[in-house]
Amino acid sequence: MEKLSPLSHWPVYQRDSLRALERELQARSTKPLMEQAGQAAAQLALATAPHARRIWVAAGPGNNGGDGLEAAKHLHLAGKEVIVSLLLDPDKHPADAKAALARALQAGVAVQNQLPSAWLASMTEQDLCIDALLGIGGTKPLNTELQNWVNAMNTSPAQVLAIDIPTGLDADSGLVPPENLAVNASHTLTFLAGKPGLFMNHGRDVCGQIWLDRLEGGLPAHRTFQKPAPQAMLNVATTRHIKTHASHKGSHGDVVIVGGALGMGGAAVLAATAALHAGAGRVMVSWLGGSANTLPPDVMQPDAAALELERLSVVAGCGGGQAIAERLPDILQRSAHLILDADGLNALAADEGLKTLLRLRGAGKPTVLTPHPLEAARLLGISTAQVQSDRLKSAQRIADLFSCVVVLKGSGSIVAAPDHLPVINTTGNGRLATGGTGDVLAGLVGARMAQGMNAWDATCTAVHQHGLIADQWPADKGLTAQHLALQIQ
Ligand SMILES: NC(=O)C1=CN([C@@H]2O[C@H](COP(=O)(O)OP(=O)(O)OC[C@H]3O[C@@H](n4cnc5c(N)ncnc54)[C@H](O)[C@@H]3O)[C@@H](O)[C@H]2O)[C@@H](O)CC1
Ligand SMILES: Nc1ncnc2c1ncn2[C@@H]1O[C@H](COP(=O)(O)OP(=O)(O)O)[C@@H](O)[C@H]1O
Ligand SMILES: [K+]
Repeated sequence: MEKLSPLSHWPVYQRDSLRALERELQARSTKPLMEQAGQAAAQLALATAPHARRIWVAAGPGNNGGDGLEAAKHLHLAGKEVIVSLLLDPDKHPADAKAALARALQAGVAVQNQLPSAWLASMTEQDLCIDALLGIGGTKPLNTELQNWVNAMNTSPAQVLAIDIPTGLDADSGLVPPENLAVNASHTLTFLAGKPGLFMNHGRDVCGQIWLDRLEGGLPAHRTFQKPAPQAMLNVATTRHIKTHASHKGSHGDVVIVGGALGMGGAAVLAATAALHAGAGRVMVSWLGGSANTLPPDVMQPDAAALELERLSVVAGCGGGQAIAERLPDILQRSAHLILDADGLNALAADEGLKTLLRLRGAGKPTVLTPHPLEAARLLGISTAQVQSDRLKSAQRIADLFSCVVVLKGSGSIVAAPDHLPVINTTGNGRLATGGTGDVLAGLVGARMAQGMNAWDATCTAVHQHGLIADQWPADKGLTAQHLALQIQ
Protein backbone atom coordinates (compact mmCIF):
# COMPACT_ATOMS: atom_id res chain seq x y z
CA MET A 1 0.00 0.00 0.00
CA GLU A 2 1.38 3.43 -0.94
CA LYS A 3 0.51 6.82 0.54
CA LEU A 4 0.10 9.69 -1.93
CA SER A 5 3.05 12.08 -1.72
CA PRO A 6 4.29 14.89 -3.97
CA LEU A 7 6.65 12.34 -5.53
CA SER A 8 4.04 9.67 -6.29
CA HIS A 9 4.32 8.69 -9.92
CA TRP A 10 1.21 6.52 -10.17
CA PRO A 11 -0.56 5.51 -13.37
CA VAL A 12 -4.06 6.93 -13.74
CA TYR A 13 -6.87 5.11 -15.54
CA GLN A 14 -10.36 6.15 -16.53
CA ARG A 15 -13.29 3.80 -15.85
CA ASP A 16 -13.24 1.78 -19.07
CA SER A 17 -9.53 1.10 -18.92
CA LEU A 18 -9.78 0.28 -15.24
CA ARG A 19 -12.30 -2.42 -16.06
CA ALA A 20 -9.84 -3.86 -18.59
CA LEU A 21 -6.98 -3.69 -16.08
CA GLU A 22 -9.15 -5.37 -13.46
CA ARG A 23 -10.02 -8.22 -15.85
CA GLU A 24 -6.38 -8.77 -16.82
CA LEU A 25 -5.19 -8.73 -13.23
CA GLN A 26 -8.02 -10.92 -11.95
CA ALA A 27 -7.24 -13.52 -14.63
CA ARG A 28 -3.63 -13.75 -13.47
CA SER A 29 -4.01 -13.35 -9.74
CA THR A 30 -3.80 -16.38 -7.49
CA LYS A 31 -5.91 -14.52 -4.91
CA PRO A 32 -9.30 -12.91 -5.72
CA LEU A 33 -8.91 -9.15 -6.00
CA MET A 34 -11.90 -8.46 -3.77
CA GLU A 35 -10.36 -10.44 -0.93
CA GLN A 36 -7.14 -8.47 -1.28
CA ALA A 37 -9.08 -5.21 -1.43
CA GLY A 38 -11.08 -6.01 1.72
CA GLN A 39 -7.99 -7.07 3.62
CA ALA A 40 -6.14 -3.89 2.62
CA ALA A 41 -9.11 -1.74 3.68
CA ALA A 42 -9.26 -3.46 7.08
CA GLN A 43 -5.52 -3.01 7.53
CA LEU A 44 -5.74 0.70 6.77
CA ALA A 45 -8.79 1.06 9.03
CA LEU A 46 -6.88 -0.46 11.94
CA ALA A 47 -3.86 1.75 11.24
CA THR A 48 -5.73 5.05 10.88
CA ALA A 49 -8.38 4.48 13.56
CA PRO A 50 -6.53 2.21 16.00
CA HIS A 51 -8.77 3.12 18.92
CA ALA A 52 -12.05 2.67 17.09
CA ARG A 53 -14.48 0.64 19.13
CA ARG A 54 -17.34 0.81 16.67
CA ILE A 55 -17.00 0.54 12.90
CA TRP A 56 -19.96 1.15 10.65
CA VAL A 57 -19.63 -0.20 7.11
CA ALA A 58 -22.08 1.28 4.63
CA ALA A 59 -22.07 -1.25 1.78
CA GLY A 60 -23.65 -0.70 -1.63
CA PRO A 61 -25.21 -3.07 -4.15
CA GLY A 62 -22.13 -3.72 -6.29
CA ASN A 63 -18.54 -4.85 -5.92
CA ASN A 64 -17.60 -1.78 -3.91
CA GLY A 65 -20.04 -3.10 -1.31
CA GLY A 66 -18.30 -6.48 -1.65
CA ASP A 67 -14.97 -4.85 -0.72
CA GLY A 68 -16.71 -3.38 2.33
CA LEU A 69 -18.12 -6.75 3.39
CA GLU A 70 -14.67 -8.33 3.14
CA ALA A 71 -13.22 -5.51 5.24
CA ALA A 72 -16.05 -5.93 7.78
CA LYS A 73 -15.21 -9.60 8.16
CA HIS A 74 -11.56 -8.85 8.99
CA LEU A 75 -12.45 -6.05 11.38
CA HIS A 76 -15.01 -8.22 13.17
CA LEU A 77 -12.41 -10.97 13.51
CA ALA A 78 -9.98 -8.36 14.89
CA GLY A 79 -12.40 -7.79 17.75
CA LYS A 80 -14.12 -4.60 16.61
CA GLU A 81 -17.84 -3.97 17.06
CA VAL A 82 -18.90 -3.90 13.41
CA ILE A 83 -22.29 -3.29 11.82
CA VAL A 84 -22.75 -3.48 8.06
CA SER A 85 -25.68 -1.66 6.51
CA LEU A 86 -26.18 -3.24 3.10
CA LEU A 87 -28.13 -1.57 0.32
CA LEU A 88 -28.96 -4.71 -1.57
CA ASP A 89 -30.49 -5.14 -5.00
CA PRO A 90 -30.76 -8.97 -4.96
CA ASP A 91 -31.34 -9.25 -8.72
CA LYS A 92 -28.16 -7.37 -9.57
CA HIS A 93 -25.87 -8.52 -6.75
CA PRO A 94 -22.53 -9.45 -8.46
CA ALA A 95 -21.18 -12.93 -7.75
CA ASP A 96 -18.03 -11.72 -5.98
CA ALA A 97 -20.04 -9.46 -3.69
CA LYS A 98 -22.52 -12.25 -2.99
CA ALA A 99 -19.66 -14.52 -1.94
CA ALA A 100 -18.24 -11.75 0.27
CA LEU A 101 -21.65 -11.38 1.95
CA ALA A 102 -21.77 -15.12 2.63
CA ARG A 103 -18.28 -15.05 4.16
CA ALA A 104 -19.11 -12.04 6.34
CA LEU A 105 -22.32 -13.66 7.61
CA GLN A 106 -20.50 -16.90 8.29
CA ALA A 107 -17.88 -15.03 10.31
CA GLY A 108 -20.69 -13.59 12.45
CA VAL A 109 -20.77 -10.00 11.14
CA ALA A 110 -24.03 -8.15 11.88
CA VAL A 111 -25.54 -7.22 8.51
CA GLN A 112 -28.76 -5.22 8.22
CA ASN A 113 -30.55 -3.28 5.54
CA GLN A 114 -31.04 0.02 7.34
CA LEU A 115 -29.16 2.74 9.20
CA PRO A 116 -28.37 1.70 12.79
CA SER A 117 -29.40 5.20 13.89
CA ALA A 118 -29.22 4.84 17.70
CA TRP A 119 -25.89 2.98 17.47
CA LEU A 120 -24.45 5.57 15.09
CA ALA A 121 -25.55 8.39 17.40
CA SER A 122 -23.21 7.16 20.12
CA MET A 123 -20.10 7.01 17.88
CA THR A 124 -17.12 9.18 18.84
CA GLU A 125 -14.21 10.75 16.92
CA GLN A 126 -12.19 7.61 17.58
CA ASP A 127 -14.70 5.42 15.77
CA LEU A 128 -14.85 4.79 12.06
CA CYS A 129 -17.31 4.77 9.16
CA ILE A 130 -16.33 2.89 6.02
CA ASP A 131 -17.83 4.10 2.76
CA ALA A 132 -18.28 1.05 0.55
CA LEU A 133 -21.46 2.31 -1.11
CA LEU A 134 -20.31 3.06 -4.65
CA GLY A 135 -16.98 2.84 -6.42
CA ILE A 136 -16.26 3.35 -10.09
CA GLY A 137 -19.77 2.04 -10.89
CA GLY A 138 -21.33 5.16 -9.37
CA THR A 139 -22.34 7.10 -12.45
CA LYS A 140 -25.86 8.36 -11.69
CA PRO A 141 -26.98 10.91 -9.10
CA LEU A 142 -27.54 9.33 -5.67
CA ASN A 143 -31.08 8.24 -4.83
CA THR A 144 -32.67 9.40 -1.58
CA GLU A 145 -31.60 6.37 0.41
CA LEU A 146 -27.97 6.69 -0.67
CA GLN A 147 -28.10 10.39 0.15
CA ASN A 148 -29.35 9.60 3.65
CA TRP A 149 -26.55 7.13 4.22
CA VAL A 150 -23.93 9.54 2.90
CA ASN A 151 -25.36 12.22 5.19
CA ALA A 152 -25.10 9.85 8.14
CA MET A 153 -21.37 9.44 7.44
CA ASN A 154 -20.77 13.13 6.84
CA THR A 155 -22.49 14.20 10.06
CA SER A 156 -20.90 11.51 12.24
CA PRO A 157 -18.03 12.61 14.50
CA ALA A 158 -16.22 9.42 13.43
CA GLN A 159 -13.51 9.38 10.76
CA VAL A 160 -14.53 8.16 7.32
CA LEU A 161 -12.51 5.75 5.18
CA ALA A 162 -13.72 5.69 1.58
CA ILE A 163 -13.11 2.51 -0.37
CA ASP A 164 -11.85 3.07 -3.92
CA ILE A 165 -13.49 6.50 -4.28
CA PRO A 166 -15.78 8.57 -2.05
CA THR A 167 -19.39 7.82 -3.00
CA GLY A 168 -20.90 10.63 -5.04
CA LEU A 169 -17.60 11.69 -6.64
CA ASP A 170 -17.29 11.02 -10.36
CA ALA A 171 -14.22 8.81 -10.82
CA ASP A 172 -13.35 10.26 -14.22
CA SER A 173 -14.04 13.96 -13.79
CA GLY A 174 -13.71 14.60 -10.05
CA LEU A 175 -16.99 16.46 -10.14
CA VAL A 176 -19.84 16.19 -7.66
CA PRO A 177 -22.93 17.24 -9.63
CA PRO A 178 -24.73 20.24 -8.06
CA GLU A 179 -27.83 18.19 -7.23
CA ASN A 180 -25.69 15.49 -5.63
CA LEU A 181 -23.56 15.14 -2.54
CA ALA A 182 -20.44 13.10 -1.83
CA VAL A 183 -18.87 11.37 1.11
CA ASN A 184 -16.39 13.61 2.83
CA ALA A 185 -13.61 11.15 3.62
CA SER A 186 -10.64 11.46 5.96
CA HIS A 187 -8.84 8.74 3.97
CA THR A 188 -9.48 7.15 0.59
CA LEU A 189 -7.98 3.77 -0.27
CA THR A 190 -8.07 3.33 -4.00
CA PHE A 191 -7.37 0.09 -5.84
CA LEU A 192 -5.41 -0.98 -8.92
CA ALA A 193 -4.38 2.54 -10.02
CA GLY A 194 -5.23 6.22 -9.64
CA LYS A 195 -8.51 7.54 -10.99
CA PRO A 196 -8.45 11.06 -12.51
CA GLY A 197 -11.33 12.25 -10.34
CA LEU A 198 -9.41 11.69 -7.13
CA PHE A 199 -6.90 14.36 -8.07
CA MET A 200 -8.95 17.14 -9.63
CA ASN A 201 -11.99 19.34 -9.16
CA HIS A 202 -13.93 18.31 -6.00
CA GLY A 203 -11.81 15.17 -5.57
CA ARG A 204 -9.16 17.17 -3.76
CA ASP A 205 -11.69 18.22 -1.15
CA VAL A 206 -13.54 14.96 -0.49
CA CYS A 207 -10.81 12.28 -0.59
CA GLY A 208 -8.72 13.27 2.42
CA GLN A 209 -5.40 11.40 2.43
CA ILE A 210 -5.22 9.14 -0.62
CA TRP A 211 -3.70 5.64 -0.55
CA LEU A 212 -3.18 3.13 -3.34
CA ASP A 213 -3.13 -0.66 -3.24
CA ARG A 214 -2.35 -2.03 -6.69
CA LEU A 215 -3.76 -5.45 -5.71
CA GLU A 216 -0.76 -7.16 -7.23
CA GLY A 217 -0.08 -9.33 -4.17
CA GLY A 218 -1.59 -12.37 -5.86
CA LEU A 219 0.56 -12.18 -9.01
CA PRO A 220 3.00 -15.08 -9.28
CA ALA A 221 6.45 -13.58 -8.74
CA HIS A 222 7.88 -14.59 -12.09
CA ARG A 223 4.86 -13.49 -14.17
CA THR A 224 4.66 -10.02 -15.67
CA PHE A 225 1.92 -8.90 -17.99
CA GLN A 226 1.25 -6.14 -20.45
CA LYS A 227 -1.08 -3.72 -18.68
CA PRO A 228 -3.50 -1.59 -20.70
CA ALA A 229 -2.05 1.88 -21.25
CA PRO A 230 -2.97 4.45 -18.58
CA GLN A 231 -4.61 7.75 -19.51
CA ALA A 232 -2.22 9.84 -17.41
CA MET A 233 0.55 9.71 -14.83
CA LEU A 234 0.79 11.57 -11.56
CA ASN A 235 3.64 14.05 -11.26
CA VAL A 236 7.04 13.61 -12.83
CA ALA A 237 10.48 13.63 -11.26
CA THR A 238 11.48 17.25 -10.91
CA THR A 239 14.88 18.56 -11.78
CA ARG A 240 16.64 21.52 -10.21
CA HIS A 241 18.73 24.02 -12.14
CA ILE A 242 22.14 24.09 -10.46
CA LYS A 243 24.32 27.15 -10.95
CA THR A 244 27.86 25.94 -11.39
CA HIS A 245 30.82 27.97 -10.13
CA ALA A 246 32.09 28.44 -13.65
CA SER A 247 29.02 30.30 -14.80
CA HIS A 248 28.00 33.91 -15.38
CA LYS A 249 24.66 35.65 -15.76
CA GLY A 250 24.63 34.83 -19.43
CA SER A 251 24.73 31.12 -18.57
CA HIS A 252 21.29 31.12 -16.97
CA GLY A 253 19.21 32.57 -19.74
CA ASP A 254 17.26 35.75 -20.27
CA VAL A 255 13.55 36.16 -19.70
CA VAL A 256 11.40 39.03 -20.88
CA ILE A 257 7.90 39.58 -19.61
CA VAL A 258 5.76 41.30 -22.22
CA GLY A 259 2.78 42.44 -20.22
CA GLY A 260 1.49 44.97 -17.75
CA ALA A 261 -1.02 47.16 -19.55
CA LEU A 262 -2.18 50.36 -17.87
CA GLY A 263 -3.57 49.49 -14.45
CA MET A 264 -2.33 45.88 -14.66
CA GLY A 265 1.39 46.38 -14.06
CA GLY A 266 1.31 44.10 -11.03
CA ALA A 267 0.90 40.99 -13.16
CA ALA A 268 4.14 41.71 -15.03
CA VAL A 269 5.93 42.49 -11.77
CA LEU A 270 4.82 39.15 -10.31
CA ALA A 271 5.99 37.18 -13.35
CA ALA A 272 9.31 39.06 -13.35
CA THR A 273 9.81 38.49 -9.61
CA ALA A 274 9.16 34.78 -10.06
CA ALA A 275 11.63 34.52 -12.96
CA LEU A 276 14.25 36.43 -10.97
CA HIS A 277 13.92 34.25 -7.87
CA ALA A 278 13.93 31.11 -10.00
CA GLY A 279 17.45 32.10 -10.99
CA ALA A 280 17.15 33.37 -14.56
CA GLY A 281 20.34 35.16 -15.57
CA ARG A 282 18.61 38.39 -16.62
CA VAL A 283 14.97 39.41 -16.33
CA MET A 284 13.32 42.21 -18.27
CA VAL A 285 9.86 43.72 -18.49
CA SER A 286 8.58 45.14 -21.73
CA TRP A 287 5.60 47.22 -20.68
CA LEU A 288 2.33 47.32 -22.56
CA GLY A 289 1.39 50.80 -21.39
CA GLY A 290 1.62 50.28 -17.66
CA SER A 291 4.53 50.65 -15.30
CA ALA A 292 5.14 49.84 -11.69
CA ASN A 293 7.43 51.52 -9.24
CA THR A 294 7.48 48.28 -7.24
CA LEU A 295 9.59 46.53 -9.87
CA PRO A 296 12.70 45.03 -8.21
CA PRO A 297 15.84 47.01 -9.12
CA ASP A 298 17.37 43.87 -10.67
CA VAL A 299 14.75 43.86 -13.45
CA MET A 300 15.61 45.69 -16.66
CA GLN A 301 13.10 47.70 -18.72
CA PRO A 302 14.40 47.80 -22.31
CA ASP A 303 12.66 49.43 -25.27
CA ALA A 304 10.43 47.05 -27.17
CA ALA A 305 12.39 47.75 -30.37
CA ALA A 306 15.65 46.70 -28.71
CA LEU A 307 14.43 43.25 -27.67
CA GLU A 308 16.26 40.38 -29.34
CA LEU A 309 13.31 38.04 -29.15
CA GLU A 310 15.21 35.38 -31.12
CA ARG A 311 17.38 34.61 -28.08
CA LEU A 312 14.86 35.22 -25.31
CA SER A 313 12.36 33.26 -23.26
CA VAL A 314 9.30 35.42 -23.69
CA VAL A 315 6.46 35.37 -21.18
CA ALA A 316 3.62 37.18 -22.93
CA GLY A 317 0.23 38.25 -21.73
CA CYS A 318 0.43 38.68 -17.94
CA GLY A 319 -1.80 41.71 -17.34
CA GLY A 320 -1.56 42.32 -21.07
CA GLY A 321 -5.04 43.73 -21.69
CA GLN A 322 -5.98 44.48 -25.30
CA ALA A 323 -2.50 45.79 -26.03
CA ILE A 324 -0.88 42.35 -26.19
CA ALA A 325 -2.78 41.47 -29.39
CA GLU A 326 -0.76 44.00 -31.41
CA ARG A 327 2.55 42.65 -30.16
CA LEU A 328 1.69 38.98 -30.66
CA PRO A 329 2.44 38.56 -34.40
CA ASP A 330 6.04 39.67 -33.80
CA ILE A 331 6.34 37.63 -30.61
CA LEU A 332 4.90 34.50 -32.20
CA GLN A 333 7.24 34.72 -35.16
CA ARG A 334 10.47 35.63 -33.42
CA SER A 335 10.59 34.40 -29.80
CA ALA A 336 13.03 31.56 -29.08
CA HIS A 337 10.80 30.22 -26.30
CA LEU A 338 7.30 31.45 -25.63
CA ILE A 339 5.02 31.18 -22.62
CA LEU A 340 1.60 32.53 -23.49
CA ASP A 341 -0.61 33.42 -20.53
CA ALA A 342 -3.79 35.29 -19.61
CA ASP A 343 -4.67 38.06 -22.12
CA GLY A 344 -2.19 36.55 -24.57
CA LEU A 345 -4.41 33.45 -24.61
CA ASN A 346 -7.57 35.51 -24.93
CA ALA A 347 -6.10 37.37 -27.91
CA LEU A 348 -5.13 34.04 -29.47
CA ALA A 349 -8.61 32.59 -28.98
CA ALA A 350 -10.14 35.56 -30.80
CA ASP A 351 -7.86 35.67 -33.84
CA GLU A 352 -7.45 32.96 -36.50
CA GLY A 353 -4.35 34.70 -37.87
CA LEU A 354 -2.59 34.41 -34.51
CA LYS A 355 -3.57 30.75 -34.28
CA THR A 356 -1.92 30.13 -37.64
CA LEU A 357 1.24 31.93 -36.55
CA LEU A 358 1.33 29.82 -33.39
CA ARG A 359 1.03 26.60 -35.36
CA LEU A 360 3.81 27.76 -37.70
CA ARG A 361 6.25 28.13 -34.78
CA GLY A 362 6.66 24.34 -34.72
CA ALA A 363 8.91 22.32 -32.46
CA GLY A 364 12.00 24.44 -33.15
CA LYS A 365 10.48 27.30 -31.18
CA PRO A 366 8.82 25.68 -28.20
CA THR A 367 5.66 27.22 -26.78
CA VAL A 368 3.83 26.71 -23.50
CA LEU A 369 0.20 27.78 -23.06
CA THR A 370 -1.00 28.26 -19.48
CA PRO A 371 -4.82 28.57 -19.57
CA HIS A 372 -7.13 28.46 -16.58
CA PRO A 373 -10.44 26.70 -17.32
CA LEU A 374 -12.17 29.79 -18.76
CA GLU A 375 -9.23 30.58 -21.04
CA ALA A 376 -9.16 26.92 -22.09
CA ALA A 377 -12.88 27.11 -22.88
CA ARG A 378 -12.29 30.14 -25.11
CA LEU A 379 -9.47 28.37 -26.94
CA LEU A 380 -11.67 25.33 -27.58
CA GLY A 381 -14.90 27.23 -28.25
CA ILE A 382 -16.74 25.29 -25.53
CA SER A 383 -18.06 26.12 -22.04
CA THR A 384 -16.00 26.09 -18.86
CA ALA A 385 -18.26 23.32 -17.54
CA GLN A 386 -17.37 21.19 -20.58
CA VAL A 387 -13.65 21.80 -19.94
CA GLN A 388 -14.00 20.82 -16.29
CA SER A 389 -16.01 17.70 -17.06
CA ASP A 390 -12.98 16.21 -18.84
CA ARG A 391 -9.88 18.15 -17.90
CA LEU A 392 -7.51 15.54 -19.33
CA LYS A 393 -9.15 15.59 -22.73
CA SER A 394 -9.46 19.38 -22.78
CA ALA A 395 -5.76 19.90 -22.05
CA GLN A 396 -4.79 17.31 -24.65
CA ARG A 397 -7.04 18.86 -27.29
CA ILE A 398 -5.43 22.29 -26.88
CA ALA A 399 -1.95 20.74 -26.97
CA ASP A 400 -2.76 18.86 -30.18
CA LEU A 401 -4.53 21.80 -31.77
CA PHE A 402 -1.50 24.08 -31.44
CA SER A 403 1.40 21.60 -31.09
CA CYS A 404 2.29 23.14 -27.74
CA VAL A 405 2.85 22.16 -24.15
CA VAL A 406 -0.27 23.09 -22.19
CA VAL A 407 -0.94 23.55 -18.49
CA LEU A 408 -4.63 23.46 -17.70
CA LYS A 409 -4.54 25.19 -14.32
CA GLY A 410 -6.85 24.82 -11.35
CA SER A 411 -7.62 22.06 -8.86
CA GLY A 412 -5.39 19.27 -10.21
CA SER A 413 -3.33 21.02 -12.91
CA ILE A 414 -2.83 18.97 -16.07
CA VAL A 415 0.27 19.19 -18.24
CA ALA A 416 -0.28 17.91 -21.77
CA ALA A 417 1.67 17.88 -25.03
CA PRO A 418 1.42 16.07 -28.35
CA ASP A 419 2.94 12.57 -28.08
CA HIS A 420 3.11 12.70 -24.28
CA LEU A 421 1.02 10.94 -21.69
CA PRO A 422 -0.62 13.79 -19.73
CA VAL A 423 0.60 14.46 -16.21
CA ILE A 424 -1.71 15.31 -13.33
CA ASN A 425 0.11 17.45 -10.82
CA THR A 426 -0.81 16.67 -7.22
CA THR A 427 0.87 19.58 -5.48
CA GLY A 428 -0.97 22.84 -4.80
CA ASN A 429 -4.15 23.67 -2.99
CA GLY A 430 -7.02 26.14 -2.82
CA ARG A 431 -4.82 28.78 -1.21
CA LEU A 432 -3.42 29.38 -4.69
CA ALA A 433 -6.85 30.61 -5.76
CA THR A 434 -5.83 34.22 -5.30
CA GLY A 435 -5.04 36.89 -7.89
CA GLY A 436 -1.61 36.77 -9.49
CA THR A 437 -0.46 33.23 -8.69
CA GLY A 438 -0.87 32.34 -12.37
CA ASP A 439 1.50 35.17 -13.32
CA VAL A 440 4.02 33.70 -10.89
CA LEU A 441 3.71 30.32 -12.58
CA ALA A 442 4.22 31.83 -16.05
CA GLY A 443 7.39 33.60 -14.88
CA LEU A 444 8.67 30.39 -13.32
CA VAL A 445 8.13 28.38 -16.51
CA GLY A 446 9.92 31.14 -18.45
CA ALA A 447 12.94 30.96 -16.14
CA ARG A 448 13.20 27.19 -16.38
CA MET A 449 13.11 27.33 -20.18
CA ALA A 450 15.69 30.12 -20.21
CA GLN A 451 17.91 27.89 -18.09
CA GLY A 452 17.86 25.25 -20.78
CA MET A 453 15.08 22.86 -19.84
CA ASN A 454 12.88 21.65 -22.65
CA ALA A 455 9.29 22.94 -22.61
CA TRP A 456 7.82 19.73 -21.16
CA ASP A 457 10.31 19.36 -18.29
CA ALA A 458 10.23 23.09 -17.57
CA THR A 459 6.46 23.09 -17.32
CA CYS A 460 6.11 19.93 -15.22
CA THR A 461 8.87 21.11 -12.89
CA ALA A 462 7.43 24.60 -12.52
CA VAL A 463 3.87 23.45 -11.88
CA HIS A 464 5.09 20.96 -9.29
CA GLN A 465 7.32 23.47 -7.51
CA HIS A 466 4.65 26.21 -7.56
CA GLY A 467 2.18 23.84 -5.87
CA LEU A 468 4.72 22.48 -3.42
CA ILE A 469 5.53 25.95 -2.13
CA ALA A 470 1.81 26.47 -1.51
CA ASP A 471 1.54 23.09 0.26
CA GLN A 472 4.42 23.99 2.55
CA TRP A 473 3.07 27.46 3.30
CA PRO A 474 2.68 28.12 7.04
CA ALA A 475 -0.93 27.57 8.10
CA ASP A 476 -1.04 30.84 10.04
CA LYS A 477 0.31 33.02 7.20
CA GLY A 478 -1.81 34.28 4.31
CA LEU A 479 -0.61 33.23 0.87
CA THR A 480 -0.22 36.06 -1.61
CA ALA A 481 1.14 35.88 -5.13
CA GLN A 482 3.97 38.26 -4.28
CA HIS A 483 5.15 36.21 -1.33
CA LEU A 484 4.80 33.05 -3.39
CA ALA A 485 7.13 34.51 -6.02
CA LEU A 486 9.64 35.48 -3.33
CA GLN A 487 9.74 31.90 -2.03
CA ILE A 488 10.85 30.42 -5.35
CA GLN A 489 14.40 29.14 -5.46
N1 LIG B 1 -14.77 -7.33 -9.08
C1 LIG B 1 -13.73 -7.33 -8.26
O1 LIG B 1 -13.23 -8.36 -7.89
C2 LIG B 1 -13.16 -6.04 -7.79
C3 LIG B 1 -13.97 -4.94 -7.59
N2 LIG B 1 -13.48 -3.82 -7.04
C4 LIG B 1 -14.43 -2.86 -6.49
O2 LIG B 1 -15.59 -2.84 -7.28
C5 LIG B 1 -15.96 -1.51 -7.58
C6 LIG B 1 -16.71 -1.47 -8.86
O3 LIG B 1 -17.78 -2.35 -8.70
P1 LIG B 1 -19.10 -2.27 -9.56
O4 LIG B 1 -18.77 -2.21 -10.97
O5 LIG B 1 -19.96 -3.37 -9.08
O6 LIG B 1 -19.68 -0.86 -9.20
P2 LIG B 1 -20.09 -0.21 -7.80
O7 LIG B 1 -20.02 -1.15 -6.69
O8 LIG B 1 -19.32 1.04 -7.71
O9 LIG B 1 -21.62 0.24 -8.05
C7 LIG B 1 -22.44 -0.44 -8.93
C8 LIG B 1 -23.81 -0.69 -8.34
O10 LIG B 1 -24.35 0.47 -7.79
C9 LIG B 1 -25.57 0.81 -8.45
N3 LIG B 1 -25.62 2.27 -8.53
C10 LIG B 1 -24.74 3.06 -9.16
N4 LIG B 1 -25.10 4.34 -9.02
C11 LIG B 1 -26.21 4.34 -8.24
C12 LIG B 1 -27.04 5.36 -7.74
N5 LIG B 1 -26.77 6.63 -7.97
N6 LIG B 1 -28.11 5.02 -7.02
C13 LIG B 1 -28.35 3.73 -6.74
N7 LIG B 1 -27.59 2.71 -7.18
C14 LIG B 1 -26.53 3.02 -7.93
C15 LIG B 1 -25.49 0.12 -9.78
O11 LIG B 1 -26.77 -0.10 -10.31
C16 LIG B 1 -24.78 -1.15 -9.40
O12 LIG B 1 -25.66 -2.08 -8.82
C17 LIG B 1 -14.66 -0.75 -7.56
O13 LIG B 1 -14.84 0.61 -7.34
C18 LIG B 1 -13.92 -1.44 -6.43
O14 LIG B 1 -14.33 -0.92 -5.18
C19 LIG B 1 -12.07 -3.73 -6.67
O15 LIG B 1 -11.99 -4.14 -5.40
C20 LIG B 1 -11.23 -4.60 -7.53
C21 LIG B 1 -11.72 -5.97 -7.53
N1 LIG C 1 -8.27 25.27 -6.07
C1 LIG C 1 -7.02 25.24 -6.50
N2 LIG C 1 -6.21 24.21 -6.21
C2 LIG C 1 -4.94 24.19 -6.65
N3 LIG C 1 -4.38 25.17 -7.40
C3 LIG C 1 -5.15 26.20 -7.72
C4 LIG C 1 -6.50 26.30 -7.30
N4 LIG C 1 -7.01 27.45 -7.78
C5 LIG C 1 -6.03 28.04 -8.46
N5 LIG C 1 -4.91 27.30 -8.44
C6 LIG C 1 -3.62 27.63 -9.10
O1 LIG C 1 -3.38 29.02 -8.93
C7 LIG C 1 -2.93 29.59 -10.15
C8 LIG C 1 -3.97 30.64 -10.58
O2 LIG C 1 -3.74 31.07 -11.87
P1 LIG C 1 -4.75 32.01 -12.66
O3 LIG C 1 -6.12 31.40 -12.63
O4 LIG C 1 -4.15 32.30 -13.95
O5 LIG C 1 -4.82 33.29 -11.73
P2 LIG C 1 -4.24 34.77 -11.96
O6 LIG C 1 -4.64 35.17 -13.33
O7 LIG C 1 -4.89 35.61 -10.90
O8 LIG C 1 -2.78 34.71 -11.79
C9 LIG C 1 -2.73 28.45 -11.10
O9 LIG C 1 -1.42 27.94 -11.01
C10 LIG C 1 -3.73 27.42 -10.59
O10 LIG C 1 -3.39 26.09 -10.95
K1 LIG D 1 -16.87 4.14 -1.92
